[in-house]
Formats: sequence, C-alpha cells, structure tokens
Amino acid sequence: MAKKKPKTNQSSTPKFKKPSLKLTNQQKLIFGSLLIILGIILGTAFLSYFFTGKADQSILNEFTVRQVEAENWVKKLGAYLSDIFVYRGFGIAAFIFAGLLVRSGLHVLLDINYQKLRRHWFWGLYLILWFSIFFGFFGEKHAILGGTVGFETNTFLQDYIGILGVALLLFFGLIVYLATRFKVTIHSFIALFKSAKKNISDELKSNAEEDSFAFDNNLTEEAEAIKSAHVSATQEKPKAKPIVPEPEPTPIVEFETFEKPEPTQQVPTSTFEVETPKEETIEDGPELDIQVETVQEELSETDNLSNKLVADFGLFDPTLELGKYQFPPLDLLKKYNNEGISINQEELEGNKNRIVETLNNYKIGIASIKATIGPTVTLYEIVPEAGVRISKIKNLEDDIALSLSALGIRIIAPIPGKGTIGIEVPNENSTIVSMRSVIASQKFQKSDMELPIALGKTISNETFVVDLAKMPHMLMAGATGQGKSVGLNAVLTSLLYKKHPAEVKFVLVDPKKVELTLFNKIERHYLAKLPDSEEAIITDNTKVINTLNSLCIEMDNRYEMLKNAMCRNLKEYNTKFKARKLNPNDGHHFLPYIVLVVDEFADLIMTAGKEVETPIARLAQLARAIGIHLIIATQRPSVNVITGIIKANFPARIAFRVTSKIDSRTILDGSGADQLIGRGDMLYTQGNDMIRIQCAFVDTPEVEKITEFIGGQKAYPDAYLLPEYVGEEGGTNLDIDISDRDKLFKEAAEIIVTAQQGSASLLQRKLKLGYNRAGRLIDQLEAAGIVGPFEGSKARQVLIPDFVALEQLLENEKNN
Ligand SMILES: Nc1ncnc2c1ncn2[C@@H]1O[C@H](COP(=O)(O)OP(=O)(O)OP(=O)(O)O)[C@@H](O)[C@H]1O
Repeated sequence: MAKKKPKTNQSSTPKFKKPSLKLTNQQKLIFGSLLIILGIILGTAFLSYFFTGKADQSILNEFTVRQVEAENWVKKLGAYLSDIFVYRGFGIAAFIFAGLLVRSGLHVLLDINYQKLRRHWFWGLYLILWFSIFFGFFGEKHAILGGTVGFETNTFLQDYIGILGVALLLFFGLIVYLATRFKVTIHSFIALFKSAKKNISDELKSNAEEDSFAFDNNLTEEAEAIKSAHVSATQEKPKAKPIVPEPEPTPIVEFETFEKPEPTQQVPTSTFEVETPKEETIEDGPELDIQVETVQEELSETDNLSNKLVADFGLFDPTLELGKYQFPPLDLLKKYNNEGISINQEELEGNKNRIVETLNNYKIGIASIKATIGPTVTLYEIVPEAGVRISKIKNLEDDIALSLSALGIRIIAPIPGKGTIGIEVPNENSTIVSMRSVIASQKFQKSDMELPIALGKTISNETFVVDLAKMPHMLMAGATGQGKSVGLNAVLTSLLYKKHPAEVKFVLVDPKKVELTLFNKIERHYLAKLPDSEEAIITDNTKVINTLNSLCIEMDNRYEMLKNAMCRNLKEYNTKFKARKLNPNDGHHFLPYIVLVVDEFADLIMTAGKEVETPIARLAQLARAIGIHLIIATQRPSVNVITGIIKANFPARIAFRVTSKIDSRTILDGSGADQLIGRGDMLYTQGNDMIRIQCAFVDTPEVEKITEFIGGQKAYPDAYLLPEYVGEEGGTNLDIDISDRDKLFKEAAEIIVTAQQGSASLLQRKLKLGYNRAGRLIDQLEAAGIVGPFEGSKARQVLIPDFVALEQLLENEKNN
C-alpha cells in the first residue's frame, strides 16, 4: 500500500513536465466520453438524414441564419454534418465513421489496447471507402447510398476499367479485407462467398420487387412532399427555390428529382424508404464490430490458426526428430526351453490328497477341490463343507505346510470375490516366465495404456499388464537375491518396447553402481540428467538430492505450463499440443513422461535422511498429474526406510520374498511376502487385492542387447535436461552472512563444541542430515571461527573450548 501511493503521484506529476501523449485517468474520462458523444451525435444525425434530409436540403445554405429551423434530430449541425458525410461523402458507409468514434471513445475510456484501435481505424476507413464504392456501383439509381464519393469514384473507375473491372476490383477489395482481417482461407472464403452471394441475390430480388412496388408509392409521396414543401415555402418566405444546385459539380441527379418528378434520375427520393433495411445492415455492421469482434477475433484466431496449422502440417508428431527410430525387435529377447507349463498329474494328485488328509486330521471336511496351475505355484481352491470356520483353516497354515513338506505355502482364506479357500503350493519344477512371452502377448501389444508394464504372469497363467501412469508410483521390496533387479529391468524393458524416446525419459538412481549401468548406452535416447552432470545414471548419493530437487522444479514448471494451457493433466496437455493449440513461443513443448527409478532406497535414506524423503514425498504426492512417476526399490522394507509419508503415497506395491512377517507387513500391510519362494515370485497390490505373480525374467545379456540396439540408432544431441538446481552448495557469501545461516547452525555448533570434534559426519548422524547440508554447516562454523580449516583426513580442530565461550561468541556476533 505504502508503495502504491507514490506511484500514483508520479503518474500525475509528469503531465506538467513533458507534454506526453499519456493521458491521466481524468483526461481519459473526458476525452473518451467526448468521442463517444460525438459518435452518437453523428450516428443520430446520419440516421435522421435518411428521414429528414429531403426537408433539410433547403436550409443548408442558411446555416448561419438562426431563425431557420432544421428537421434533423440534431438540428442544423446534424443536417450540415450529414450533408457532408452522407450526401457529399460516403453515403451509408458514413455510419462506420460514427461507429469508429464510439469505439475510440471506449478504448480511451477503458484504456483498451491502442494497437487494436489503430487496426480498427485502418480497416474502418478501408470499409468506408469500399462500401461507398460498392453502393456507388450498385446504386447508380440510389446514389445516396454510396454518397458523392462512391458515385463519382464509380463513374471515374467505370470510365477507365468498365463495369466488370470495377466489380472485380470490389471483389478483390473484399478478399483483401476478409483474408487479412479474419484470416479467411480459400475454402472458408468460397463458402462465405457462396452464402453471401446467395444472400445478396435474394436481397436484390426482393429489393427489385419492393422497388417496383415502392416506386409507385413514392411517386405519390413525392407529389405530396413537393406539395408540403411548397406550403412551407409560402409560409416561410422566399426560400422556395433552395434545391437548385448552385455551383455544385455532382449532385445533379437528386436536384432534378426534387424539382421535376422526372423518370430516370429521380431515384434518391425513393431511395430513402426502400433502402432502409440496407441502411440498417450496414449501420449495424460497425456497431456489432465493436462488441462482438474482439471476442470472435481472438477465439477464431487461435482456432483458425491451430486448424490451419493442423490442416497444413498435420498433428504435431513428437517422434519426428527421431522419425526413423526403430523399436527393439522381439528377437533380442531370449526364448526359454521350459516355458510351457507342464502338468505333472502325480504331483497334483499327491498334493491334493495330502491337503485333504491334513484337513481331515483336523476334522475339516472338504466339499470340492480344484487346481489352477501357474508358472511357479499351483492354486488349490477348496470349498469346505458347511459349518467349517475359515479362521480354523487359516490357523492351520503351518501344519498344512508341514504335511505338504513344501516351502512357500500361502493360504488365502477366503479368496476375495469367491466363496472358496485358496492354498498355493509351489510347483516342484517352476517354469520361467520369459520377458519375450509377456512382451509378445496380445495383452501387452494391444494395450492402449499410457505406460504399460508387463510384470509377468498370474497364477492362472495370464499375462499381467499394468499402467504405471495409473499406479501412479510403485514401491518394490524384497530381500537380496529375490528378483528386484530383474523386476526393475522388466519394468524398463516393457517401456522400451512400447514407448518412443520422445515419449518417456528415465531418471536412474543406482547406488549399487552395477545394476542399471547397462542403460548408459541409451542415455541420449531415453535418459534424463542434470545439466552439469557427466553421467546420466546417478550412483553418487549426494547427487541424488540435487536430482530429486531438480525433479521438483520440473514438476512445478510443468504445473505452471498446464495451468497456462488450462489442462488438468499431462495427457490433455500433450493432446492439445499435438493439435497445435499451444504456441511453442509461449514456452510450451511436448512433455515426455519421466520415470524415476531408485534401485536401493534404504541406502539413500540412511545417508541423506530427510533431504531425500522430503522431495520424494513431494513428488509422490503431486507429480502424478504431470507425468512424473516414481519406482522405488529397497532391500530393507523397515519402517524407518519406508516411512508413513512414503507409504501413503505409493499405493502400488510389489513384494518379492522378504525374510520376516514384519517386513511383509511393512510393504504390503499384511503377511504373505515372507512365504513366497523367491526367484521372481511376487505379490502385487494396488490398494486392496493381492495378486501373486511370477515376475517376467529378463537377463542381463538381453538388456544389453536391447540397449545396444537402441544405442546404435540416431539419438538426440544430449540426454533430456532437467532444470538446474542450485541449493545446497550455496556459495561463500552464505557462510559469511549471519542472517543467511542454516536454521540448525546453533544446534550444530553446540554438538561440535560438546563433542570437541569438527566433523561433518558427526553432524550428519546427530542431526540426521544429508552430506551437503552437514558440509555447509561445517563451512559456516568455520566462517564463524568455531572450527578450524579443513585438514585432510583429520577432523577439523574445534576452536571454542566450551559452551560458555560459544554463547559469548554468538552474543558478540549479534551485537556487532
Ligand atoms: N523372474 C525371475 N525368474 C527366474 N529367476 C529369477 C527371476 N528373478 C530373479 N531370478 C533369479 O534370482 C537371481 C537374483 O535376482 P536379482 O538380481 O534380481 O535379485 P535382487 O533382489 O536384485 O538382489 P540384490 O538386492 O542383491 O541385487 C537372478 O540372478 C535370477 O537367477
């Protein structure tokens, strides 16, 4: 508020200093309303002219004589101005001039873009001229419509280029107007012209009919008019002759009409009434222009433009830059010999008998039993006899497992959606679900999902495909060696087989440094990285923080773009962009999906704590709409790794075999993962049901072949660049400026002084900080003189002996 006042003062003062064109608000009000009033006066006078012009003609030469009264609604001035603008000027088109004045008034009053006003004036004047000549062309009989200018210009032009020439010239003038002003193309122009022509010819026809009808009427009216003129003349002294043209060059036509009711050129009189409807159309034209045009113009410009662009160039194709890109062929994936499920009748019978026996031992009767054979486990569905309590069977899980002498028995009591109890028993010989078989499946090939992932096969041997875009984030856990890395590779491979490099980008975090390195080869096709980093695959934990924060910036940027484009999600945005409705000059561009894959999350959380958790949680909460999806894998699904906030935002979970029931509960919110048999046997949940799936197996050589195939093709000049993030390594002045110190500065100083050990790792541990922040704190402590300079591998020297000295130092700092 305080700032605003001086501004207004400033704006009002310069008018005394510089005679600039900038108007004050008061001047705008005065000048704007003056223009509007002038426009209205002119419009009224012009309109009146068509009713009273005849009568007023006699007084035109007596403008200065006060006693002489004009009949025009704006009296003498109106009669005089109308005579100049309409009769001697441009005919009906003069209304446009009045319209332009009103419009200018509105622009000044409401401070609307002057640039536009200039255009309106240009085209308004153009139209005045065009209509004037147009009516002059058609209205030889009704010369008043085109005014003297129209009539004379027409006669002049016709002398030189003939009637056809003038008609064509007018037509060309119309094309120029429509093409420039309304961006009309040849197609719309043809359509427009057809309908316009039809209208005109209809109108002409009806006019002709009316003309002939009105002509008779007018003759009688004229007679009356002359009579009345005569009467008024006798009453008002000698002005009877007025109409005689005097020195005037052109107007001959009308005057003759007035004086002698002769045939050929008598037209103007009849004009007044017959042509009134036409007057209205033209008069309405400019006025409508004022209000409707602005809206229409903008809508139609973008609409027309996008339609035109699409018509000319087709929909925008994001894949065009790598137009020749070829998706990896299926042959790159290995076929396995033991892929088909072999039914071992003996095993089936044996298991069935043992299940029935065991249950009978516990006095549980079975009404029926059915087996579904999957790749790794067989599901025995049992319908217990009436009266058997389900909890009883559930409690016997271990006993049944013991009697079947099999590891990894899982009892589902009851199977959701069915009235049966399921017992999953591992097959003696499990079959491998190859990546090839799931990629080749119809379900995957024909899926129209945004980010389809072929995870593997269900217990009933169906290919299981899910949409990552709908998940929208995935948490993957499993003890070491149970198939996590293979699972991640299966996810990445699925996307590589289905998505063009322009459509999806990966951010890969691989602290183990070996699992995802193969994907380096497709860096310039599929990977995203920070602008200053050399390697796209992030193996250094400290860089992860920057990348995550950079993704947060990317997320915010994308939200901004979506907001500007008025889209709710990435799909809508990209569809709009493809339809060329978003202008790249406004910062819009096609947005690929971004998939962040973290291979060992526990490791990250342990070293960087909150600094990693916060951006991950933020991304997980907000990034779904803008196409950033997270896949996080961890060996240790303990609660301090998978915290509540992370869990809440990762509804889709995959659990490979874990070692304890607690881990299973952490990841799945229920037991079951501890009873899996490993080697890609997994449970998938997306909130409610748990589905047992055998993960598709893709081996390292297969991934290598795929990445080599893709890497060998033409690539983008660089990886997809994420926005730069400058935060943690904040520069030296941060360290010097006391007010910019880290919030934890005092706490850190106390820890260091208490421990008498100046090390960043101590701060990391005690304050649960990331390396970067702890390092920066140490720098700030050094700048404050609390710790000594960097001494290589040794911890820094602490320069403050105790708490009291520290308090004193901080107090002194404050006072300075
Ligand atoms: N879907 C699968 N089908 C068949 N075998 C599998 C499958 N997944 C994993 N395996 C077997 O298990 C082994 C270990 O898998 P993987 O490397 O994925 O484990 P991991 O969970 O990533 O272990 P770590 O956490 O130690 O890296 C593989 O080498 C493979 O032999």
